[in-house]
Amino acid sequence: MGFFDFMTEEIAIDLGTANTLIIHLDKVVVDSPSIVARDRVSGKIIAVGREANMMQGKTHENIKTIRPLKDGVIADFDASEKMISMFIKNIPALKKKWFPPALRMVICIPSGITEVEMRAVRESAERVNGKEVYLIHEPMAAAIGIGLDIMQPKGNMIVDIGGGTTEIAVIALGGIVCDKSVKIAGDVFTNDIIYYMRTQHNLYVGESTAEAIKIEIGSATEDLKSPPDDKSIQGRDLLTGKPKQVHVSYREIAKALDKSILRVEDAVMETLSQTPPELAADIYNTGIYLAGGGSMLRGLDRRLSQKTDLPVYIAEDPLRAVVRGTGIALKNLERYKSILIK
Ligand SMILES: Nc1ncnc2c1ncn2[C@@H]1O[C@H](COP(=O)(O)OP(=O)(O)OP(=O)(O)O)[C@@H](O)[C@H]1O
Repeated sequence: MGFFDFMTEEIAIDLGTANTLIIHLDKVVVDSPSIVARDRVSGKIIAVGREANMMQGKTHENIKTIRPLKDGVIADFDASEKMISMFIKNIPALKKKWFPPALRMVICIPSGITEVEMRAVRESAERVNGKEVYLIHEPMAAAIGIGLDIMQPKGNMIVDIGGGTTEIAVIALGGIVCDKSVKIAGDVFTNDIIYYMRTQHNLYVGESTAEAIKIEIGSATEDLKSPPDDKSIQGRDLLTGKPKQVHVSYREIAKALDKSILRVEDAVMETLSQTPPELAADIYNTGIYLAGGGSMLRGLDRRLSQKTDLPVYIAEDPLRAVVRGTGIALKNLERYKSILIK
């Protein structure tokens, strides 16, 4: 180990549409919504992450909250760079340093991003002192994080249901054999709930409320084995303009989400039908692995299992599977050299 190695810090980043996570020294040190709040007048970023998230839907005309990544792509380069840089600067162990340390980084990127976006991510990383920057595709990182041995000549299917995209991939011998990315994931589920409340209950609810409904009583099926209690929801009555409250059951939310879940199912079926027979035989034995926050929707695993006639497993701590895998790749650069994009 040379002197410069001693000075280098290593971090793994999962740059997600909904959440950004960072691992440093084997610990998750950042786990924050991918949101920034910007002052419209000065153009300055005034908050990122959790703090900016709390402002969402409650801003006045001088403050705007932005989600720099949308639909699994980078919608605002400048804001996403500032967000990454602020997250890194706030890592406690790095904050204490006299000067910003050189960074060796592995960054996980959605598999749908273009060459130009990839270059932008890399350049952003270099500007925050990234001296050695590797990129890794999301399904690979998810598979490693789930604990699959992706270098084996054996097929595995991963379905990562994030905020902006659902990424379905069949991986074997350290490569993605076939994949599909659809823009139906957690954000769409949330919007389905907003639409449902508006059309069925004349109730106008914001994004944060709709997301809370999804997490507390959301379901992919109308017959759950252990159903959650009904939830009371406050919002604005569309007709009278007054604040009001309604009670909603998980069955209603299942109805609201049904169309979108069907599209996820279809994408899984389509990917299965494109899988080479030898790998399909492997998947028949191993089943399908789910990761990403959206995989926690009640009954989704069972529904996918019924549709595909395959066993479906949800990753342990699905919101962190990707960053965990990115962290493992960072610690084993040599082993994962062939799948990292330099
Ligand atoms: N318990 C839950 N039930 C249903 N959905 C959930 C739950 N917890 C989180 N989510 C949803 O998961 C999504 C975020 O997942 P995740 O952090 O894996 O996405 P991401 O990696 O940021 O997005 P992408 O993969 O599209 O870049 C959000 O839409 C969130 O509402």
